Amino acid sequence: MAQTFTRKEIEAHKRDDDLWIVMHNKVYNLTSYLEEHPGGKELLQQLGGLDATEAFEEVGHSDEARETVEAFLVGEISAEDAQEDVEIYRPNFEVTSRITEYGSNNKSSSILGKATVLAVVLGVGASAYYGKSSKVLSRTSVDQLKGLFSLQMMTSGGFWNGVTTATIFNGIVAFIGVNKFKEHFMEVNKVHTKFTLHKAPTPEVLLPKKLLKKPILHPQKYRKFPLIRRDSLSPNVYRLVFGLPRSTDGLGLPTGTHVAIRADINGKAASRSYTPTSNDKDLGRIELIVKVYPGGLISNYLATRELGDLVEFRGPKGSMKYHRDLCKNLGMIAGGTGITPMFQLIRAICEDPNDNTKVTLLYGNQSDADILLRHELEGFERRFPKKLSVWHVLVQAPEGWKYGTGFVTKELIKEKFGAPSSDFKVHLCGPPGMINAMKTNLVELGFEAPGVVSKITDQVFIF
Ligand SMILES: Cc1cc2nc3c(=O)[nH]c(=O)nc-3n(C[C@H](O)[C@H](O)[C@H](O)COP(=O)(O)OP(=O)(O)OC[C@H]3O[C@@H](n4cnc5c(N)ncnc54)[C@H](O)[C@@H]3O)c2cc1C
Ligand code: HEM
Repeated sequence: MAQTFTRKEIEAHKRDDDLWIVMHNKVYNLTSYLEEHPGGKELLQQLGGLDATEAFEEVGHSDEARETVEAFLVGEISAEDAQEDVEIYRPNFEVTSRITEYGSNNKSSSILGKATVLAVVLGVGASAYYGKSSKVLSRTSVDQLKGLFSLQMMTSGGFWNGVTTATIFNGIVAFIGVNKFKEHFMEVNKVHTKFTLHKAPTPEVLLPKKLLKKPILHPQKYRKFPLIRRDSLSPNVYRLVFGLPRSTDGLGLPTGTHVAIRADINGKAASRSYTPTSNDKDLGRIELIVKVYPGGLISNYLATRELGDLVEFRGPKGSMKYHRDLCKNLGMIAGGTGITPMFQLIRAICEDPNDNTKVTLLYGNQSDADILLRHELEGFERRFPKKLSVWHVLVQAPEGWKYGTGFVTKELIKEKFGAPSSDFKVHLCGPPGMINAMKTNLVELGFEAPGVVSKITDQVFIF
């Protein structure tokens, strides 16, 4: 029988050399895991002696992380102190079989098979109707069809006349239609098997929403997708496009959420977050803008992938699931690649005619060459001046620079965002040093301090 503890007893274990936490009414001793935790030791330190269930779940840990947890189990919370377990929404997209079938035509054949059966069934159904109502059609056209297929023998009977004629007619239509689709599916497979540098990615097919397949990513399980295109945008920035199994697959990433990418590097697993610049309207692909850091593990791994190499993704991750009523004014502070989650939101806001959120973006970089998605941001600002205003800040500004220089300061935030109010939220994403400085600035200006793990309801949300 597992040892039980009261919450009071757990509270005593909050030192670095003796750190326990509670999750789902179970007690874990994380002392030996502090330095190893991929999310950093600070978060665990802040939760030492406390219940970390919600924080752990908000992060969206992988299945591997959940398995690792069990290695640190020391007991359970006593019955009188046990809490009702936190309800967790975990979408379960069971689509793995499709993903393993890259380059195989089996899937298309099976779809073609199904389509043919469907066409025949529809044909017979329609014919039954037609058989009854053939009188409605002009006698001449029916006769012409009969003549055309030499069906004199078969067509000598009311209902069956119609059934036979229309089945053949529908069969021909279905055959042509199915072969058109066949071309399309073959094209998709071709894209996944034959990788040509800078070749256009998976062809896009816009289908009615109800025909779109379930999202292809899984929130806990990593799934592999091939690199199908790589563009070098500047010496250390790449646009990478990964192909989904079919051109009709949607990523299923709610606006505001991101993916995790994992790789085994020198025998150790590492994972990092990335916010695709593509969204659910861009079917069949995942597009990332990745900045390569000197010595950076995953960014260098990504930049050195060859076309066709498989990379592991999971998602959606993160508690920001944007909706247009989130707030009236959104202040964004981004540093470097921290622009990607902001860009995802900006794009969604600008492309939604019913979203009137006003976004003020403060975007910090070293030099103007480091500004990511500049062209796209300027385009949105020009087309939607009421929705978006961007203020760049550069450490090394070029001659004649019309925006700010140095760092994003408290004074600049005050000038651009104004006083905090209940309909004003702030989103932050950037290097840890910048985030910490911004947290301090915002709190000093009267904004609410962000929690250990950000929630969508927070006034200051950190990606
Ligand atoms: C929500 C979210 C979305 C993001 N979206 C994107 C995106 O779309 N595109 C993108 O490019 N990035 C994005 N990022 C950043 C991304 O997750 C990674 O942090 C980034 O790619 C760097 O990872 P890395 O493994 O290459 O570097 P790391 O190995 O984590 O290193 C980062 C930097 O620290 C330095 N460093 C590493 N170890 C040490 C050490 N021991 N001492 C001193 N310095 C060290 C490295 O040289 C490097 O410069 C996002 C981050 C978040 C949180
Ligand atoms: C025994 C407890 C824990 C284990 C074994 C664990 C394990 C892991 C692992 C393996 C990762 C890498 C990403 C993944 O695979 O999900 C990770 C990331 C992370 N963890 Fe934990 N974790 C634990 C507890 C917590 C708690 C209590 C928090 C509270 C906030 C936390 C916050 C994070 C964060 C913020 C990340 C980085 C998220 C990312 O960008 O992927 N972890 N953790």
